[in-house]
Amino acid sequence: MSQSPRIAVVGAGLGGAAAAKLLLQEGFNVRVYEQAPSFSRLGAGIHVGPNVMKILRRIGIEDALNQQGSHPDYWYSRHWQTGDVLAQIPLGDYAVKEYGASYLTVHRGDFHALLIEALPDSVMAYGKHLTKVEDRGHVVVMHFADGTTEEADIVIGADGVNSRIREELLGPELPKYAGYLAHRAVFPTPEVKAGMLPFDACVKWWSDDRHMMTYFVTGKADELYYVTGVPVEQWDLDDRWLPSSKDEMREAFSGWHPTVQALIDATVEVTKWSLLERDPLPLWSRGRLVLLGDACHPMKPHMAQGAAMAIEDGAMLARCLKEVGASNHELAFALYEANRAERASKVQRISHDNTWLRTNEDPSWCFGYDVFNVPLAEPKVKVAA
Ligand SMILES: Cc1cc2nc3c(=O)[nH]c(=O)nc-3n(C[C@H](O)[C@H](O)[C@H](O)COP(=O)(O)OP(=O)(O)OC[C@H]3O[C@@H](n4cnc5c(N)ncnc54)[C@H](O)[C@@H]3O)c2cc1C
Repeated sequence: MSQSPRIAVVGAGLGGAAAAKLLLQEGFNVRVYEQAPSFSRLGAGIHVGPNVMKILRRIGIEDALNQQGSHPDYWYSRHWQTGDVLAQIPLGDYAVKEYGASYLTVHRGDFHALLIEALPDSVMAYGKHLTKVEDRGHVVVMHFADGTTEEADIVIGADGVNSRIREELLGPELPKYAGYLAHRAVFPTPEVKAGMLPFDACVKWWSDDRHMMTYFVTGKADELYYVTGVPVEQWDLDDRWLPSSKDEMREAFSGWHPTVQALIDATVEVTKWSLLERDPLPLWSRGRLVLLGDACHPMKPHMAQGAAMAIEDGAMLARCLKEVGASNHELAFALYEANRAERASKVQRISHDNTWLRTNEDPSWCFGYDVFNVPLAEPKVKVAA
């Protein structure tokens, strides 16, 4: 391997973009290959916890994201029909005091754009759909759908739930459909009729078999978002998402609280997404290939920590490569996995079990496993050389 190993990051989602930036900050020679020709502001929101905000501080975009996002004081669980509070989780100042950074909700397109802007254009290669990856021992050769090939010394698979690189490591296997779909819609707040939003926006509405989560996705509170969990037995795994409609929403949430009806009425465009998960992988790397984020541990969104785990992975991987040296990549990957696998698997499992956290009236559901106290990406577990 040369003095300056070439690190390829395949996939520029939240995990890949963060990893690329953190690797650049550690002085590595990085190139990012993304299949999309460009990114657009897709209609979805995201929770960002203090664990992620502390990593974004290192990247240099914490303040900008704090400006963009909304900072709810509480996350409420409410009864689907009466609106009664079932549980109330303190966020706002509490999160800052307890965990050293804020908890916010934001448009994921705005969050992603900040991460992409933090990367120099020169490291980005768009329109590069990886079709095949060959670890030849001394080098990795990547093949792209446009007929080109590129070489790298290390390839990081940040290519999401249907990862081509995971397939190369472990063989073909589809993620499991979790039996739920999630409707997602972002729309201007004024569209919700005056008086129909009597509560704070950050609310999870619950019935016995489904839920709807709502929150603002901008600091100005001028855009609202909802995301649902609705049981649907079958899903064609070829489609990750499909268009939905107000009528479908009305049917799924018939008889729900007037606030929920107002949100559905105000919907401009709504999509429905399959919720996918996967059992923990037996290995995260082999040779010169390594995985992070959904490529490795996709999970149900019920701890709002999937992207958080992807970003934590990137931070730890960059630290391990720095500590051990990229030329000693197999040891660096072992150190990375040793420091990440237990935490990521635990969050995966709790995300699965938390599907019906409504029944847990103790607000510590979120904090019981101290997920926001990220070990700041310092490798703690050591691996013998
Ligand atoms: C309904 C829902 C709500 C969620 N809410 C939250 C939340 O509030 N908080 C949270 O932390 N997480 C949340 N998540 C989880 C989060 O969205 C994912 O965990 C996160 O996006 C994973 O990031 P990633 O970078 O690993 O993968 P992705 O975001 O999937 O990015 C993968 C990238 O790789 C590219 N790619 C794929 N294949 C190839 C290829 N062959 N060649 C080149 N490029 C390729 C893709 O185009 C994409 O840009 C939610 C998920 C869902 C479904």
